[in-house]
Amino acid sequence: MGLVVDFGNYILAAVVLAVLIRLVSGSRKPIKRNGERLKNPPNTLPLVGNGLKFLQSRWTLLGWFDQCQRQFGYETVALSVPTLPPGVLIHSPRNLEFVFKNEGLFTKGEFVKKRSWDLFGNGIINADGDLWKRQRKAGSVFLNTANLRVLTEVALPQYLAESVRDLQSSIGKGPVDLQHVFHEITTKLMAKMAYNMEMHADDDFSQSFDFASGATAERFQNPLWAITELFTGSKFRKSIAVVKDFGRRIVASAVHDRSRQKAGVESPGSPDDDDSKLDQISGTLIQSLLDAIGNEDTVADAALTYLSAGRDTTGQALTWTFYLLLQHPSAVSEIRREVQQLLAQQQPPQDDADPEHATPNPTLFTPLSVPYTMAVFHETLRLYPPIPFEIRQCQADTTLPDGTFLPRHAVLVWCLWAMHRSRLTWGADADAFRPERFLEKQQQHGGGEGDWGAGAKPRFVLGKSVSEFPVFYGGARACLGRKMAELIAAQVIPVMVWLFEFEPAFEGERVSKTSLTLPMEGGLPVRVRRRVGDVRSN
Ligand code: HEM
Repeated sequence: MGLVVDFGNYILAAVVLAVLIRLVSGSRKPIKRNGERLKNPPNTLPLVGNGLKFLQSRWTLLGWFDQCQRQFGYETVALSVPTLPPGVLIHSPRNLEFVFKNEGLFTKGEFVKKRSWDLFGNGIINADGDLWKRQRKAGSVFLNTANLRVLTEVALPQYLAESVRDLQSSIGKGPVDLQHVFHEITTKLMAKMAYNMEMHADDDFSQSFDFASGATAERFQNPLWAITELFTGSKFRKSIAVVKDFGRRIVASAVHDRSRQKAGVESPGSPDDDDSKLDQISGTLIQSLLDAIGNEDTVADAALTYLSAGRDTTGQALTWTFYLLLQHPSAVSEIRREVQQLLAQQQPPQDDADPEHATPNPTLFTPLSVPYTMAVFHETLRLYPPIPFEIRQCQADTTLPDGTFLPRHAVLVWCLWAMHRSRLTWGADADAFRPERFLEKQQQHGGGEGDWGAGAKPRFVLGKSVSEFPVFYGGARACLGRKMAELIAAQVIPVMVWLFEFEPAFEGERVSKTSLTLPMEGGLPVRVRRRVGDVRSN
């Protein structure tokens, strides 16, 4: 809630100013569908529209969006905030599919760019046209199959093993923040592979980025942010300075690496050993960005944007996964059963090893080999989407498939948090954690046991279109890192669940703090125990 609460002193002034602006600017034409005015969402007020609602904490706002989808189903409703262009809130997958197919018509526009400019500048999230294309191409080079193999065979096992060692040494001591553990893994991975740098989750940069992301997200909730930041923005400005400085350091380090390579300074070691394999691909992203974009400031923006896209989303998705696993012990048992079956197939038990406690080889776990784990991960992404809202702005007059006419500059919002809870799309149990919705039975001879019954092995199936389950976005700008995120989840979840028992060291519900993504406020404090007992009985 952070700054949103601090804004309290300014709310009254903001409302008065908003009313004045509304009076001075006169009434705008309402958005219509087939000639009829759109309905207003709950709590819409005269003059200020939904402006006050948007000043509330992000968690309250997510609940309100959910209430809207419950009340209106797939119907498009009006959103109005003084001083802003007219807006709509869409719920229907058909409308969203239209948006994904018409990328040029629905861009981030001035509305988004103005607010996220300080943090992302010309980074891929803000870029359009040729600059976007070049950054996307550089990202595709970074995320190619060979690099992803080094990710799963070398880098991730190494960083995962370091975190496992840290967790083992925390046993019997105080609580550990699992959110920090997962951010440490994704931070090290992205820093090394993308930029050939060492970074950690609690670096100054990471903390400043976290703060700046929260303050940037607040700009989307507070229509008078440009004024309120004159009074409350000093920490934000300092954070941005730290972030930008770090961006310049990433570029300087890449330029240095490049000149060393030109001078023929090779890293020692055989090209086949793990460290060399990792060194060879390290920095692929930043080097491709340098090749693709001449301007070093833009390269720095691009680098910081990729870092946020890859590191925060995946670390947070893992955190919410373990939050849900803490509440669903049967899912934990099912993951362990899946691991046990794989270990039984792949590793002949060694006499001197205790198979229940040996660290399994993480490379055994791939999205294909652990369908139940993938179902848990996607069920978490459904209930806790790392990017919970999307906003686009119309670049020309257009009509949505449901007949809603949108004038140029209209703002279009969809809330993944709410759409992922729609009973129309997901059925009556849309609110429940039920990974099985992503599994289908697959007959095979001599399959495993568990809830799937003898002879049947589950297969992970998404079963929904990207516009029904837009967690990774859709169309030409769909997430580039989906595969990377799934590969990380496929290793991290089984290894952690196999080795440890986690107990909550908190009470009540965990919520998200305001951010461009979905960080857990206060982290996920847990007590860690070494796992004991026979997996078949727990
Ligand atoms: C669970 C993890 C992830 C989720 C839920 C996720 C989700 C998304 C979403 C919703 C977008 C669209 C954002 C927007 O433009 O408003 C996006 C874009 C993007 N994601 Fe991911 N992402 C994840 C992991 C990753 C990873 C690991 C990377 C790797 C670097 C990555 C790279 C990108 C990039 C580069 C874009 C911009 C694509 C473009 O504009 O062309 N993401 N992601």
